[in-house]
Amino acid sequence: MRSPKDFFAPLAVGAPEPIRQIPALPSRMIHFFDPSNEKMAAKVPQLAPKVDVLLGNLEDAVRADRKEAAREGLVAIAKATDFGATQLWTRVNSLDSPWVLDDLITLVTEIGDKLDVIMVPKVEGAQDIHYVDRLLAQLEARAGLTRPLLVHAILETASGVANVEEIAGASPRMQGISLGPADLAASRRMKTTRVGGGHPGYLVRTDPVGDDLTEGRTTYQQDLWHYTVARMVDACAMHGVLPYYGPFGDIRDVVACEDQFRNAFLLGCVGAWSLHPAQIDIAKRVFSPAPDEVAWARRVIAEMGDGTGAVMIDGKMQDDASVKQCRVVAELADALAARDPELAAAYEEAGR
Ligand SMILES: CC(=O)SCCNC(=O)CCNC(=O)[C@H](O)C(C)(C)COP(=O)(O)OP(=O)(O)OC[C@H]1O[C@@H](n2cnc3c(N)ncnc32)[C@H](O)[C@@H]1OP(=O)(O)O
Ligand SMILES: O=CC(=O)O
Ligand SMILES: [Mg+2]
Repeated sequence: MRSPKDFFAPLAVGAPEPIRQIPALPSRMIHFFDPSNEKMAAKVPQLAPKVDVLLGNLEDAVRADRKEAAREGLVAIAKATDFGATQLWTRVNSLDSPWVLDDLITLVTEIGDKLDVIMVPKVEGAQDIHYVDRLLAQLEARAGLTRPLLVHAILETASGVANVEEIAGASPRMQGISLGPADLAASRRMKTTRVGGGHPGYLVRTDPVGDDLTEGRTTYQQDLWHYTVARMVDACAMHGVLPYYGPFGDIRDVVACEDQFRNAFLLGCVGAWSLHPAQIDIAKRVFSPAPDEVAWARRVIAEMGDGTGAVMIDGKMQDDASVKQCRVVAELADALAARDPELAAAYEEAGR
């Protein structure tokens, strides 16, 4: 085992120096597209300025007989497109699949300078990240890359959840973790058949009134993903990497999608996946703090001076802890406003 002192040393001679801090770039929506699907691929240039992250997906949802076409399609798109400030990510096939080795060799060699993050599915423990870490270092060295590729793990196996803290801290390349509710449900043998979201059968019910067990008892649907998202957020925060909600498969149900995304945002996630163009604006809206919240946060920060002590603002007590929360909101708003002039104007207006 390497010494902890070597954590930030390159894993191959000639590989770029690992980074020490994950950049807090906007990543409100990670927009998935299948590079082997001509219609989707044709939309990439027009989608690029509208999303924070474009992700060329090579794994699930790409048919087995289209895997090579998807890989080649992503190489062609990456070479032909100027993505501006939008990040380009990929999701490679799982580590036990017959495609992943060629995915990694081809993508790092051909478009390693264009790619920002490699999403690794079905991660079970730190050993999976260590494998990818070393291989990427070797490939980066061979390709002469000067900037290290970052790694994003999908939390979608029961053992991945059990090991989420060690996964988050497995490498300086770890950029973030996404919840993968579909595979996770299967791995846990949950009795659902959906891609994320809730289930009407997962509920709590008010107590009976008198002897009647059926009438007048309100039920409340519960969030199947609360425990996992909260655990993932803690693991990520502990290791300085970013947490994300993953896919919401009911594309038509834009209302429940927004609810699921907002729950994740409030619990600490910075973004979610968009599987269809209809989900892009939902993620943008939800993962950008609301202008009135930003105005409030900035006001608390201003009134709290050096950030210590207690003051009353509009009847509410503020102190060292609440000003820290306000800084989280204000810093996120500043980072997003720097990229999004419309949002900057909305924040400015709300502060008047
Ligand atoms: C559990 C997991 O692993 S989730 C992650 C893996 N899954 C994915 O990546 C799914 C990605 N999305 C998709 O495959 C598709 O959006 C589907 C299958 C869900 C729906 O596709 P369609 O039935 O074609 O949707 P729809 O007819 O509404 O599409 C409208 C247009 O948007 C395009 N479009 C749909 N999804 C996308 C996308 N993700 N990116 C770009 N364009 C898209 C369609 O090609 C279509 O184009 P057209 O107007 O030129 O015909
Ligand atoms: O890959 C995502 C999932 O939900 O499974
Ligand atoms: Mg999955």
